[in-house]
Order: sequence, then structure tokens, then C-alpha cells
Amino acid sequence: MLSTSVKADTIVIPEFQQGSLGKQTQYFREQDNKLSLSQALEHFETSSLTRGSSNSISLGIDVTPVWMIFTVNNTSHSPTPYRLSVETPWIDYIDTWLIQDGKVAQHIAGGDGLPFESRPMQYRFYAFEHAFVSGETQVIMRVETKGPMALPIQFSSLEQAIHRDINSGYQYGALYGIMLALALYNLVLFVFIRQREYCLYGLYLLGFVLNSLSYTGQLHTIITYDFGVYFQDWLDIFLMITYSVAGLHFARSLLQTKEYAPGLDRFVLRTTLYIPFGMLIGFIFNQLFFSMVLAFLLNTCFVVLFIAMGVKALNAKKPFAVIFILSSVTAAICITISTLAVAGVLVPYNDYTFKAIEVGMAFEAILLASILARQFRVAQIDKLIAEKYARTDPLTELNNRRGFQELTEPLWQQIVYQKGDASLLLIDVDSFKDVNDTHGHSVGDEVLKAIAKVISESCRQGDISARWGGEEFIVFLPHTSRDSAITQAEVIREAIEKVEFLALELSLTLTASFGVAGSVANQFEDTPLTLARFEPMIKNADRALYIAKYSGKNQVRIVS
Ligand SMILES: Nc1nc2c(ncn2[C@@H]2O[C@H](COP(=O)(O)OP(=O)(O)OP(=O)(O)O)[C@@H](O)[C@H]2O)c(=O)[nH]1
Repeated sequence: MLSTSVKADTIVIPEFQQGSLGKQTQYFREQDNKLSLSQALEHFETSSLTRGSSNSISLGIDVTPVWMIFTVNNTSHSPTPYRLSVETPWIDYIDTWLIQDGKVAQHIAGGDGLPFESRPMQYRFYAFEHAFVSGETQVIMRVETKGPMALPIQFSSLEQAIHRDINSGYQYGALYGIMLALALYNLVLFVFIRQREYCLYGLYLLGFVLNSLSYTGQLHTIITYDFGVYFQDWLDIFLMITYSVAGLHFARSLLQTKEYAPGLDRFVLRTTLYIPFGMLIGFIFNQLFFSMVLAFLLNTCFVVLFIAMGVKALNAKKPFAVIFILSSVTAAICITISTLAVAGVLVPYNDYTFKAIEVGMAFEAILLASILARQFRVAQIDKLIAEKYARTDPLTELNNRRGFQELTEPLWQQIVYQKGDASLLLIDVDSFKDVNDTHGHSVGDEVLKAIAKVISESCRQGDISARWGGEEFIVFLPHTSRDSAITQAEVIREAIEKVEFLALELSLTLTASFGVAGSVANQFEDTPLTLARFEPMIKNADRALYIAKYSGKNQVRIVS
């Protein structure tokens, strides 16, 4: 007959509906040899026990097994089903004995040391349900693990347990949904844009979600193979390291720390090499504790280095540094809250403090995504500017040759298919060398700008003007016959002649010569316009310009 006079704080049901049992338990640590239940009961009776002081009992990593006791008193007249769960899914072995009237009514063995199918509930934690009969039931538990000995014991009526499960499902669904959507979106962006930040960010988020799925036991309800006692512990370590490494490389790449903080950048790089390497050595020699310490070290470095990189980026006046710091400090605070809650220090353990880490990471993920989105926008604007300048002459801001060709090509095609007319003007400033020689090159530049302005302002809407090279300009006149083009050229010639370069404080009169080529009734050089006739038309205008120059300049000519 088993008995113990030791009374832990009694849990009275059905009044007690749901909560953590840290404060209602008393415990002691097993010393050298594994105790039997009766030896443990004797110890409970005869030795001093530690009373749980917070919602979650937490004793550190790689500690000796713990024996716990608490009492449930069912004051109702019928058996009342309750669920007990230990919400840290990495515990290797948990044994629970329910003692009624001095006899073991039930023994429930579980933990990730047992194959998934043999566990009391096919659940992400060690959990079981039991109908507590009227009167007192003593609950004795023995817990053994190589991982962190954090024991948030949850005790709830079945109704509350199901309610909690549903709530928890929604909460995790929302958190993981946000993070997975962001991860996949960024990986898709990487496939199409080929910018490594997107890939690293996607991997970082995926790594975190996987790590969290494993750390909260959810992954192991899917992967149910029995790989042995430490499978889950090693997987947690591996995933912690993967997401930390991806996260740190993402931060390096996003903030480009190499440019302005080479020392810190090297340190981050080495951290992401040496710690995983050490973990690998630990894995090869099956040193779980050693690898676990390295994983926690990397996780701590991760938080500190994120903030340090943000501060360096801020000092270097990098855009987005403030948002980066805000996101990493928030994540750091949330990680600290969860860690302290699980460790039972300062922060009370409850569902919110346990999940703070995920909330912090989701917040960080959204802020980092906003940085990437803004960076994308800046890159787009830069690209548009670069594209514009690839088509624009920087001095006169008219089209350059490339811009001219790109704009005229579709118009020319349209005119050819519609059997319409089109003309070209080639304009060359007369004796421009004298301007340079007399007033200097920079004045020459200003003069060219002024003439370009006159040309573009004298053009009709739809005409396309461009700088053809040096002091030579070209104008394409769509839907304009050669005769109308001559008239238009005269307008521009007169406008140039009238330009006063007052802003340059120069009393200067400049003229320009014009070569005109164009079609009349869709005929150019006695043949209808075709796609291939564009180049010959330019050559024709060039010959006309030559004639204008050698006929005394400041005139409009065609090849007759
Ligand atoms: N300031 C300035 N000068 C330029 C630029 N591009 C070409 N030039 C000058 O334009 C002048 C062209 O001289 P030339 O080809 O002899 O022609 P020109 O003096 O206008 O004589 P004609 O064409 O026969 O009337 C050269 O002195 C070039 O250096 C430019 O972007 N800025």
C-alpha cells in the first residue's frame, strides 16, 4: 500500500477550470540512482521539498530528473475528466502515477523518448486525459530530459482544453500564415528578380517557422517516426542554427555592413561559420549538451548582432536603419519575455508570454518586409532614372540617338502601314566652333542648350526631336509631307536666328542650316515608303544639309 503524508497545495475541481500548476507542486531532484515510485514516495514524506514558486518550474539544461507531487480533490459526486499536459515538447521521458486510496490507479508514460504511437495522446506535448473520481488523487510525476528542464504543466477541464486547442490553432495559424506567406512571396521574388536579400529573407522566415513548429512540438505530430530519444532535440538545434545563420546573412546583405563596418561584418561571418561547425562536431560525437549551448549562444549572438548591425547602419546613415533597429529590438524584447517566462524568472509564464517570441518575430518579419518593399521601390525608381538617362542627352535633355530610334520606330511602322507621309529635318548650328573658340567650351554648352530648347519648343506636338551628335539635331515629323516639313524647318530656322543669349550676357546671333527629306503622297525617291526606307531618308536629309552648308549656311534645303 502506497501512502504519503506530504501535501502539496490541493487543486479543487471542478472549481479549478484551467491553469498552470507550477505553484501547486512540490518537487525534488533525483540524485545518483534512478528511484522507484515507492522510494520517491518515501522521499516525498521524509525529505525537504522545493515548492514551485512560479507558473512554470524551470531548472536549466542537462539537469538530473525531477520528481513532482500535487493533489487533486474532486468535490463533485461523479468522476470528472481533466487533461494534464506538459507544454514543452522536447521532454525525453515523463511518467505520471495517479494514486487513489493509496493505490496506483493509473501509470501514464510518455515523452519524446517513446515512439509517437505509444504516447498517451497523439499530441504535440506529453498529455493525457483522466476522469478524477470523487475525493483526493495524488499526482506524482517523474521527468527526465537532456533539453532545458522547463515544465509548464497545464491542467484543464476537457471543455477548456478543447477551447485552448482551438484558440491555439487559430493563433498559430495566423502567425505562421503571415510568416509563410511572406517567406513564399519573397522566394518567388528571388526567383524572378535574382536579388539575394529576398532569398535569404525567405529562408530566414521559413527556418524560423520550422524551428517554431519543432520547438512547439507541432512538427512532430506530422513527422512521427521514432528516430530515437534525441531526434527532436537535435532537430531543434539544427533549425535554431539554420534560421539564425540565414537571418544574420540576410541582415548583412540588406544593410551592406561590409561597406562601412567591415570588422562587424567579418565577426558576423565568422560567427555563422564557427558556431554551426562546432555544432556539427557536437553532432558527430553525439554531444547534445555542447551543441545545445552553442545553439543558444548563436541565438543570443543573433539578437545582439542584429541590434549592433542596425546601430552601425544608423551611424553610417543607411536608409531603413531606424526600422531595422525597431524591428530587431522588438524581437529581442519578445524573445527575452518568452525565455524568462519559460525559465520562470521575473516574467509570469502564460500563453501570451510563451508565444511572445512568435509575435515578436512576426512583427519583425513584417517590418523587414516593409524595408525590402521600400528598397524594391527605390531600386525601381533608380532603374527608371537610369533608363531615362540611357535615352536622353544629358546636356540638352533632348532624346539621344537611342531614344530617337525607339520613339520613331513604331511611328514609322504605323505610317508605312497606313501609307501616310513622314519627313525629317537635320539641323546643324553654323560656325559653332567659333563660339567655343571665342567664349569657351562651357559657354558653348549653354548655347547648345538654348538652341535645343528653341528646337523642341518650335516643334509641334507629336514631332520627335533629338540631339544627333555635337552641334547637330534631328527632328522627325510624322504624318508630314516634305513641303510641310520645309515650312516647319523655316519656322525653326527663324526661331534660332532670333535667339538672344541674354542670360549668358552675350550679344551673339546664331544661325543653323537645315537639310530636309520627306515623302510626298507616300512616295520617297520615287518609291512608296517601306520599313527599310527610314535610313535612306536620314541620308537624304544629310545630303540636303551638306548642300545648305555649302550654299552659304542659314538656309533650308532639300535634295532636288
Ligand atoms: N561646347 C560644346 N562644343 C561642342 C560639343 N559637341 C561638339 N562641339 C563643338 O562643335 C564644334 C563643331 O565644329 P565644326 O564641325 O568645325 O563645325 P562648325 O564650326 O559648326 O562649322 P560648320 O558646321 O561648317 O558651320 C567643334 O568645335 C566641337 O568641339 C559640345 O557638347 N559642347
